[in-house]
Amino acid sequence: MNDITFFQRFESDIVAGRKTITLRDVSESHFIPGQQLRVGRYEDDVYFCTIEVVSVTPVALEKLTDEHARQENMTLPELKEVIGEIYPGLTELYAIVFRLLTKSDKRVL
Ligand SMILES: CC(=O)Nc1ccn([C@H]2C[C@H](O)[C@@H](CO)O2)c(=O)n1
Repeated sequence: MNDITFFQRFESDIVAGRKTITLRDVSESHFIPGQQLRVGRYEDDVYFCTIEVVSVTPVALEKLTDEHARQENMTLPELKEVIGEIYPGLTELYAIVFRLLTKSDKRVL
């Protein structure tokens, strides 16, 4: 059973450590710093890594910065486009900062 999913197209960035945040809606704002989460692919729920939650912080869409985009391994316009596709019309988000603990069965930290 996985605790959080990501679209498959983000898997390689996550396991390479290039993507270290995710922006989610209120339904996924309940994670707690220090919590370890099994991560699966949204499309098939196949587990691919475990992450540790570093922080969960509310952020308005209009307050997103180049730093958020860098942590997503995107440009700010790309990030806003992705968010608009996933969460149309949503303006209140939660930035979940995480670090990679293991990928599949291999410990990385
Ligand atoms: C079900 C669901 O919402 N899944 C999501 C939501 C977001 N992401 C990624 C896409 C972007 O990189 C950030 C910002 O939303 O988080 C995702 O992979 N899967």
